[in-house]
Amino acid sequence: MASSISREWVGLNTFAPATQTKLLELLARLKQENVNTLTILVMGKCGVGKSSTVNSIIGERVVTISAFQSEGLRPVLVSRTRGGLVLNIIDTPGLIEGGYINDQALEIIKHILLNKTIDVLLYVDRLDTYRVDSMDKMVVRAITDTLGKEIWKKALVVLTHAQFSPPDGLPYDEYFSRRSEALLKSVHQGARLKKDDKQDSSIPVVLVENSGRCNKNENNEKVLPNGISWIPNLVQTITEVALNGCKSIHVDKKLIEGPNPNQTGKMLIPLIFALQYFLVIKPIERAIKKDIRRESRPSWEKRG
Ligand SMILES: Nc1nc2c(ncn2[C@@H]2O[C@H](COP(=O)(O)OP(=O)(O)OP(=O)(O)O)[C@@H](O)[C@H]2O)c(=O)[nH]1
Repeated sequence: MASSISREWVGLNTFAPATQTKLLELLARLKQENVNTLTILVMGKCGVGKSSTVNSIIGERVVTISAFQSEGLRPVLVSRTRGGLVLNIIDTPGLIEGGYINDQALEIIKHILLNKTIDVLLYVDRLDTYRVDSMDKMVVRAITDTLGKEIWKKALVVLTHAQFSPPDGLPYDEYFSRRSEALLKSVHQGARLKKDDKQDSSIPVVLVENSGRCNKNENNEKVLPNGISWIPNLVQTITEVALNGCKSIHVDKKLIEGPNPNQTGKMLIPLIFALQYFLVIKPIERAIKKDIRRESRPSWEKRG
């Protein structure tokens, strides 16, 4: 993985002063709650704006972005320090390739995440996509199979391309809520969350506009069509998820490999032998003994 030693988070100084103030307050809140390291994992389909979102949060162009299919499968770890807090962001390659889950990318991601603790998952998709389809569920399932269902208690959905005009004259907030609802439904289905899981993990949805042409308010902060200053809003939601009381996800071998099928097989061997003994060998033995007893009787006795 391309990684960098934790550097001072200077990119924060590039934000509008009002945004900086809000971000520093949020960092202070995390520190107050004894959070010294915050590790954010960024996942989603290809080309949805994962790397751009990482760059937007850091305030530097730390990850290469491309309008076309990305060439590498490398996850990238970006690490920055500010006010005694280390912020790690792990950007991952897109999980769908030609309509299928990219198993190679998934294996590389698993390898990279081993022994790391994920505090927050950003599940990235686009606001300006009207439909959810089976691919959405496939990606969510792949994430769930890799990191376990509990990861969704530490997740938020990020919708990029948020400076977008909804079709058919739909009001922005109504379109946003419909898109969120549809996507969350497919997350719940893909992750096979049960009713209780759903109540425990109401996944927040946050809007992001990574374009350099994002509108700004009178304080020079980047704002969405609904007037929300999105960078502090995103970091605030990340902070809330980090502090939501649910356990961060420690990625160990057991978690990513799942139950060892060979081990399960080994445990079944004595049971199979026992069943074979009582259901097959014993009845055969009994039948043979019976035959022998019958054969050893005199022929006049057998006829009778
Ligand atoms: N207008 C607009 N364009 C965006 C936004 N986010 C990303 N893009 C563009 O979408 C394209 C893909 O962005 P990336 O950040 O590389 O997407 P990705 O999900 O990291 O892509 P992969 O690594 O290939 O999976 C680039 O051309 C970005 O400039 C956004 O919020 N608004």
